[in-house]
Amino acid sequence: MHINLVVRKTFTYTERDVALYALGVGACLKDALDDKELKYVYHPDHAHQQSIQVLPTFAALFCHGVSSEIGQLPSFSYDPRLLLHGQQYIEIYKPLPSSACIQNVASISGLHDKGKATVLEIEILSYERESGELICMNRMAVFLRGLGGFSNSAQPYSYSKHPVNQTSSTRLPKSPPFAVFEECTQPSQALLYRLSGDYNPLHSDPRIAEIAGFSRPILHGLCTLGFAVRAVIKCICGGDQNRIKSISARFLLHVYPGETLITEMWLDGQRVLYQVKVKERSRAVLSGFVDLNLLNSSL
Ligand SMILES: CCC/C=C/C(=O)SCCNC(=O)CCNC(=O)[C@H](O)C(C)(C)COP(=O)([O-])OP(=O)([O-])OC[C@H]1O[C@@H](n2cnc3c(N)ncnc32)[C@H](O)[C@@H]1OP(=O)([O-])[O-]
Repeated sequence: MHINLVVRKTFTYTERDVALYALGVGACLKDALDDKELKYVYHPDHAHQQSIQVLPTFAALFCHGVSSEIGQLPSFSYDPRLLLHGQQYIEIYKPLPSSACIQNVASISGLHDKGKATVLEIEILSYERESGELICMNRMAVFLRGLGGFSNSAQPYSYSKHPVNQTSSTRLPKSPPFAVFEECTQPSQALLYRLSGDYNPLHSDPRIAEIAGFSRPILHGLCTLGFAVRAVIKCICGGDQNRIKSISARFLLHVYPGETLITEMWLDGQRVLYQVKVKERSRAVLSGFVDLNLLNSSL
């Protein structure tokens, strides 16, 4: 069965949004002089048309607005306070410009009855409006707690129009990681990250967080992902963000702002397998893989 539903929406951003996002995912958090990260928040030569660089995970912001419009349709009525971000898959086709007007085209790419929950997958194709060029693709899986059990439990409903290996959970090697990067998030991290466009009160309002089952507001999944991919860029890509070709992530457990993230990375050819753990609770919170462009790629 194909669920034929398409939402189109434009997203315009400037260098200020790019810098604010970078700060939200921890760029220069440890060191404001970091020469591998300052380029995401500042460029000395702005007057000469030079511009700041864009983290590849900025592409995930193109989902804002489009996904909530799809999720608000009557056939998917659910309690938005119980929604959790389950997975994210991003393909980058060219380096993201430092400012642009993006035309997003979103459609439902998967729907799965998990009994206690429904997993809704939304695919967003993003075109640069001026050139018409496709610059990236996002596929997000939203875990709708309390909305499952709508199909025969002996044969639960499951529809997907993409290969499952792009988003399923990642099997990590038993060997010690190739690289490990540790970084502490700030207690105000979610309050800063939300200014990039995800204003869900789960991340800022203690009362809503409690209704959702958490002792306090939790960090946006995409913020944790931003920290993880920055770790890969720093430790594996020598600081070159344009080596990131695609990113796959599964959110395993919530993160509280202020917790310490430990990103472990393993190399498998052009693929980096990674896992993020919260140091204070010794729990894995995120895992997935990042595929890299070859060093001599034309990017
Ligand atoms: C969206 C925009 C708004 C943003 C909000 C945020 O940032 S929120 C902050 C960021 N997000 C977070 O903090 C969320 C962190 N993650 C969690 O809290 C938990 O992983 C969970 C509640 C999502 C699921 O836990 P659980 O114990 O209830 O689940 P289980 O292990 O019993 O499996 C049941 C079935 O579901 C499958 N499945 C499992 N996990 C996922 C997944 N992630 N994804 C997709 N599917 C998943 C699993 O394969 C199984 O299917 P199968 O194999 O039977 O066909």
